[in-house]
Amino acid sequence: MSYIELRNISYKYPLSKANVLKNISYSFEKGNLYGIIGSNNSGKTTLCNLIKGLIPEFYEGELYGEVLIEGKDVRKWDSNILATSIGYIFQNPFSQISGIKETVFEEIALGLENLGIKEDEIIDRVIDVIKLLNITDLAKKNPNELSGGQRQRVAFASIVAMNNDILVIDEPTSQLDPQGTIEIFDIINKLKQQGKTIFLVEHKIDLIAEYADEVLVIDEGELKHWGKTNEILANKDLLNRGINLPQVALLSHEMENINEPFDQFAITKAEAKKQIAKRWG
Ligand SMILES: Nc1ncnc2c1ncn2[C@@H]1O[C@H](COP(=O)(O)OP(=O)(O)OP(=O)(O)O)[C@@H](O)[C@H]1O
Repeated sequence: MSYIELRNISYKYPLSKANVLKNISYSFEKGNLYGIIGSNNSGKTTLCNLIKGLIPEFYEGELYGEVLIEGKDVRKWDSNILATSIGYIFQNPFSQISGIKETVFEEIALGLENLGIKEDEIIDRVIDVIKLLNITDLAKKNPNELSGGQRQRVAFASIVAMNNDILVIDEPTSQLDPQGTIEIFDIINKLKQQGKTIFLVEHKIDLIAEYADEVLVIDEGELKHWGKTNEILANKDLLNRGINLPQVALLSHEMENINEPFDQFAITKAEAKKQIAKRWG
């Protein structure tokens, strides 16, 4: 049995004219990181809403097919259990901060308070998360006075504190500079190492190449390519769908064009370095 399974999913928002997701089926294994890519408006966020259970619960509309978690339809899961199993980090960190707490520490504790966890345990968990995410310097600050990048890290901390098994992360770096982006991917990597199952929407394709185990390519609501990251991100068809290939994959194709292909097609810097060292010592 798959950990999470989409079976023949089609979905239309209440106000949309046509289906936004079209006949999508896929099986997801526990502990993997799935990169979800596609051009704008292709349906990536809608797919996240579906996995999170916000569809049909929150958005309503017409849903066909099934979303199964551990073999059970999400519509049959208790919504409280679902909420504690799946964490959702939104595209916009500003919509993730409650605005009602005076310090970052209290903000991170908020979700745990809502779960009715004892105060001592809350304090321990918040301290652990603050250390893990390296944000001790932010703990006493007012969340409303943080920069976009700082808010994004606090949004992550709030979700990490909840210790959800499944994380849906929608374009976490859209507001961040290169350093902030590295910091967020460092956190995502830590979560991956903890065995979380992660769904990640991200336009920065070099990062998907680096971190994803498998990739799903969505185009106009259809699942067009899927599978192992190094196979999918080597495919030049993605360029016709408005998706860039990783820089290293483009280099690997160039090497083929000049009849000097790498022994093994590379999509990450580490793989390219290995191939280059092998050839030129
Ligand atoms: N609440 C809604 N009601 C009606 N239509 C919606 C709603 N949310 C999204 N849509 C439509 O569904 C389609 C897919 O949107 P979605 O946000 O899932 O795409 P996306 O791939 O995440 O886009 P982006 O990369 O720009 O964030 C779009 O045509 C969008 O206009």
